[in-house]
Amino acid sequence: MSFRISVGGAAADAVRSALPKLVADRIASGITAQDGALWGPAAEDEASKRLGWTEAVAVSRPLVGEIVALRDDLRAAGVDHIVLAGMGGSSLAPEVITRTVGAHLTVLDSTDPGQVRAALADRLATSALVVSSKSGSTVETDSQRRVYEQAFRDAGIDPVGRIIVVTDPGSPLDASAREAGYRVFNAGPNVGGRYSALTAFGLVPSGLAGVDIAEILDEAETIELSLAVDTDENPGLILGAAIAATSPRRDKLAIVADGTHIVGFADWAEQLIAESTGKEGTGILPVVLELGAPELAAPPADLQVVRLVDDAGDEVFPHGAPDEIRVSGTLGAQLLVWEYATAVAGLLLGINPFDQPDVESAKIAARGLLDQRPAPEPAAFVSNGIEVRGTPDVIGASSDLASALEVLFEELPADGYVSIQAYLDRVDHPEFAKLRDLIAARSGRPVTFGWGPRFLHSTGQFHKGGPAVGVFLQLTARTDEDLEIPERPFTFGELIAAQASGDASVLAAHGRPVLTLTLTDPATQLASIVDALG
Ligand SMILES: O=P(O)(O)OC[C@H]1O[C@H](O)[C@H](O)[C@@H](O)[C@@H]1O
Repeated sequence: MSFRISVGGAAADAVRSALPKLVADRIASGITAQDGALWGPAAEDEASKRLGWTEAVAVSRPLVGEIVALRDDLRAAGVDHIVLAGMGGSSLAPEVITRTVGAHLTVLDSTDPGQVRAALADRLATSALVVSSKSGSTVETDSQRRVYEQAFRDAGIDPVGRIIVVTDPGSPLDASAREAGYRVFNAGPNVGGRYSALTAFGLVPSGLAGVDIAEILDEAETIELSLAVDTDENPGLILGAAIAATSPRRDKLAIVADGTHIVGFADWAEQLIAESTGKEGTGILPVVLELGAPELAAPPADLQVVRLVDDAGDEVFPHGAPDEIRVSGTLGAQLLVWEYATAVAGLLLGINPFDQPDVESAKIAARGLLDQRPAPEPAAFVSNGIEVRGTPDVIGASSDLASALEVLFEELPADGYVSIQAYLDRVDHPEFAKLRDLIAARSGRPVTFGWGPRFLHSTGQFHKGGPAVGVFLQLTARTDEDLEIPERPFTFGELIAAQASGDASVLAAHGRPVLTLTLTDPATQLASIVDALG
């Protein structure tokens, strides 16, 4: 079986209550027929243009041969390393696909100068860069492309043979890439970024990195029919109801890898669910957890747990099932089932799951800072070399790092969450992720951890558009070694700093508590933060 699901407890009640109407209203066949009216009149225009993912398997088939041929050409030219420049929906699917099969792909979804510099220094002479952007105007991706073009030229390598572009037809990148002579793959504009896993966006980088992409499409194809039919066995309807129809609603969804062969699926699902549902003051907050996370020992009442297991069994409502959702299956099937389930969840929540109205606000704030270059706001205080800033509610009452953290957690409402946002080099400093479990144990509430600016294209929409119950801990770094962005008036260091403070200002404008810790030596200062947590 390519996909299995079992549900117990509140999720089982949710499925029993919501499923009959979803079947009677022919939601599954409606989604498959790309009926944009399903989400109501306000969403109809956008939804009608964003349902192309339901036919992605068939549309993408002809790409397989082209991608394999290009891979062979690149290998023949000595290329043995694929780097992907792309954000959010344009990088998370290739990341999970390549990690799952063990193919090597460097995912450069960062503007951290150290991380970009390290990628450039890694086998440049035998690297090819895939530049993936639907809109063709994402500043991170554009900056990464510029710096690679320059590096190739400086190394005497013609970028034309080493840069491959994936973009929507007619985007600014489509035009400039064709003019530059790059190999361009277009994907259908009727698929939004976060639903693009089975289009050129998921397939080109993965296929070039060596994945058998025909197999991923085969896996998805085996579940297509089950997803399209209006029956009470439809896994997309069951999963959508299980995550969105609990009563009272469990609006936080812990996603835990617990025996699955799929590596990193939760990060992909996080952006799909958070950006699709977190708007108009509602939404489902994905919380990516590892086994052993404090939240799993005694899940809070508003946290629904879904486990990605090896085999979820062949009964949807197994007798005596724990109060959880369990899913198993092939990667291709999982990708398509979760896309359907998210569209169904959007319907149950009464929102448009195809727009991202609050992502733009952080981009505008960052752009404003880069244009105006205001003098940096002085730190409220410095603790062990860590500069501490924050919203007045957090900073006004604190005098040291420990009290600032304490005040931040005191601001947590009973149904709140903590968001840790680490604008750091995630390759060099993966150890910062351990703060998640520590803060979950300390705060007693669900905690999300995101690397900046990557999370801005994932949970960033939820932070601003979802329920206003988050408190935010930003970690930034002061860099000594910056990196120019060719023909841009700002550097990578200035860009990442503007992205962090731009997002902080938007969160503050939404009335959310923000604590920003600027590290001058990340390698040693993590210990000070851990100490301050007590
Ligand atoms: O593919 P791009 O146009 O560069 O967009 C990359 C990402 O940007 C924004 O954050 C969107 O909200 C995401 O859905 C998208 O995946």
